[in-house]
Amino acid sequence: MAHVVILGAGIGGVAAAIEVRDELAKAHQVTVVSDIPNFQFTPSNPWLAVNWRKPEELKVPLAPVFRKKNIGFTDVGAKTVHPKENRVELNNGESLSYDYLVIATGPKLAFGEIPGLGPHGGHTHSICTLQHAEIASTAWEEFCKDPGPIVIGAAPAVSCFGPAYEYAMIVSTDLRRRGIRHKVPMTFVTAEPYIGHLGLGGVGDTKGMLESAFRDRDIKWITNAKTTAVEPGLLKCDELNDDGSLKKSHEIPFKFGMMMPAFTGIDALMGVEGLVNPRGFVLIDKNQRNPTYPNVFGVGVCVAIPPAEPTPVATGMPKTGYMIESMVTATAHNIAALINGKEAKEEGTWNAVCLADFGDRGVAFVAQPQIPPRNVNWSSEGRWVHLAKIAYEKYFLRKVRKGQSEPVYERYIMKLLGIKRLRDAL
Ligand SMILES: Cc1cc2nc3c(=O)[nH]c(=O)nc-3n(C[C@H](O)[C@H](O)[C@H](O)COP(=O)(O)OP(=O)(O)OC[C@H]3O[C@@H](n4cnc5c(N)ncnc54)[C@H](O)[C@@H]3O)c2cc1C
Repeated sequence: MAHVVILGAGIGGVAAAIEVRDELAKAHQVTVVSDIPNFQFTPSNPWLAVNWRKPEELKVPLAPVFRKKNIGFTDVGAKTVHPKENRVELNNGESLSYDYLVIATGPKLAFGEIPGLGPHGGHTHSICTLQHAEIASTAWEEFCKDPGPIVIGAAPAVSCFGPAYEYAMIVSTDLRRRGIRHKVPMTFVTAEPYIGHLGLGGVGDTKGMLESAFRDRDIKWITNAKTTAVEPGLLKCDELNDDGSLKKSHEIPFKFGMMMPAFTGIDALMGVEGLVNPRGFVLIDKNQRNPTYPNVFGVGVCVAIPPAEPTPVATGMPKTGYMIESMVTATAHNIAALINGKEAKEEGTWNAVCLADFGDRGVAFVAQPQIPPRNVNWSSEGRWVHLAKIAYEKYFLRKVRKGQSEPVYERYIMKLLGIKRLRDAL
């Protein structure tokens, strides 16, 4: 009998637990270790931060879901991973031994890399976790009573740019609906070399589309921006030239700010030799396995992926839903194969597929593969993206509540995008 332990219960971890369980015979044991009792649907955080959602709508208590599926569950959290001993040390002092470990712990948010960044002791908000978005939502109501300038964007070494764009557009839409958009100068400050780069070298015409969306919404921007410090009501950044030299230093006053931070791996992984890179991201091969410890797999934001291309200010490559889903399916099949005495041959499809919501419309893009030149390089804009994103949220949360292993992107979103691409081509 084998014991598979899944670390983390976010988009990757919950899907991995259910898919691994469905792949294995009953005699094998599956246990999930999280540090919180709920699944939280991160992609809806930008809506929560402007009070278009309530926190309870985006959470699913996991104990009953996993009980029904015969999956063990603890929310005490992992303190350290000991891959040489096939053991996870938990925060309560106990240890869990495993035959196979799937690491799906997402990111640690590296606010500390820039003085004054972030919601804990800093001066900018965050939408990266449900709790941060909840704090931002309270501050948002206060801000709207007495509005002023807004700064939104992405710090150096960020890999997750999509939510910064979404949040800027959603904030603009919300302000318009409240009739106070004219009182709010907005600036988007990003490490990307151009608007729409997204850590991917752009996809199709994301540059043109997102610049045009910013122009339509009167949002100014600064690219190649190295944010250096945030003081109360003031963001400091150096704008670089393409050769990396200083173009201009800016001091941007703001009354409400949200900056995406860089990510690292979580503390429980940091410094574990052979398992992670210097920033704590899990090293994996094409089959999602760690080369030093081949019974350890990594899925989701916690895995190490090189940047798409060098940029004047460091940027990372995003890891989004479709890619995570395909990493999970490959991992589940490979673990089942190994347990059944076969080879682990399955590979994830590292493609970027994204629905970026603007609150009323949105931009969708498909990059296959992630690094250019690509076989598919497609982007499209319209109201249908906003509706597709709502459907994705409802469908994903329902899938988690029911403990289903159905891959949402593979079954639905890729088909929807396929139809749209065909229509665009006609
Ligand atoms: C605001 C935002 C919006 C996004 N929107 C989209 C989108 O619309 N579409 C898209 O495709 N992608 C989106 N992404 C990117 C990506 O899909 C998400 O970040 C996704 O949540 C990543 O899934 P994950 O499982 O890798 O990590 P997470 O969902 O972050 O899950 C990690 C889990 O590990 C747990 N954990 C952490 N430390 C420990 C520990 N020590 N012990 C045990 N458990 C631990 C955490 O509590 C968490 O539950 C978005 C990202 C952000 C930040």
